Amino acid sequence: MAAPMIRACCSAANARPTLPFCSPTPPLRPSNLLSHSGISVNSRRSSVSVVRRGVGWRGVLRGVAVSGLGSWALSGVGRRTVSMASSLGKLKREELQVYDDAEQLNASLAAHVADVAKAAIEARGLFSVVLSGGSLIKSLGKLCESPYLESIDWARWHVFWADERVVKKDHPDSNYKLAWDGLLSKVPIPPGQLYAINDALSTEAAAEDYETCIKQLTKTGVVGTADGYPRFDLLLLGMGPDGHCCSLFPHHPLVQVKDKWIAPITDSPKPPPERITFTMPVVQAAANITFVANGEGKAEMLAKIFGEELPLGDLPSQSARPLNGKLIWFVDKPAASKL
Ligand SMILES: O=C1O[C@H](COP(=O)(O)O)[C@@H](O)[C@H](O)[C@H]1O
Repeated sequence: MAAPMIRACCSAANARPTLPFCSPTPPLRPSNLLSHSGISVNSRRSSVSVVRRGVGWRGVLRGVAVSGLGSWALSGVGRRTVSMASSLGKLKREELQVYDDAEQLNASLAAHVADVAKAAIEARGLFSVVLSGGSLIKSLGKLCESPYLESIDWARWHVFWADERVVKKDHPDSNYKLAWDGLLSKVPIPPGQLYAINDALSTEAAAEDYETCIKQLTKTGVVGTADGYPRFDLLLLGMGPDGHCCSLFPHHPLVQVKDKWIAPITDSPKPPPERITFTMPVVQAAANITFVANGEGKAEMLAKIFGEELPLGDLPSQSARPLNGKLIWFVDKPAASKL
């Protein structure tokens, strides 16, 4: 389905915009979508068996990765987080799940996302989830299939973007379009709960506008807060072969920014150059961060990320972890081949 037309979004100049912000007009829905009936997610059994089929680093996570999820998924809600840690220590191998192939990885990822969503909805009545662009969206494809299509409480999802290219929403480079085509057009999330950027603005203004939008949503409780930053229930991140995540690139000064939630970037090393991105403290304030990395092209970088801790800024994907929450890396065997 084509991306829907977008109505005008709030702008930073309009200090008190009406909710919802930055969201598309109601798109046409596929007629075969099952309406959600409030059935609780029943993914625990399937997710555990899927994890068992995965390689699981040193077997640590086999069969246990998902079972305790409800208790930790929102473990830090309302608690203090530090604004940006200077030293985080080495990433732990138990934060890594290795799967034989994409099929198994995607199955386990869908179960994981469904469980985090369920825990968030039980705790807060809604689920704030943040998407990235790139290969991640394809990996989330099983969420549009049975049993998740029917069992997930999609009406309670609120969807954001960790980074976005400043292009029109129907442009092939748009992360919104990628997510719409691959996931969002196939599930019944209310259109007013998809918080896309205002693509009519300049890069600078779009970043400000998105920050204003999120600030307003922290006031209404759609997004939590922690120590002056928004605290999303789940960030779903990809990693570029250069180690970037969101649009935070290695050695770029933007990685050090602390006084903004959303930052503009006009010289992205990866095209297109004009983007907006979550800043690192916002990433680190999340309750859950789930990375997905597939393929041999990510192998060298993954080995670095799970190697010695590097200074903040050298490898954003290494620093992108919750200071008070849960990190999991879902990777396939080729990506893990140099670990
Ligand atoms: O440019 C971007 O790239 C990263 C990584 O993409 P991948 O295709 O290598 O997985 C993505 O996470 C980010 O959102 C996107 O803007």
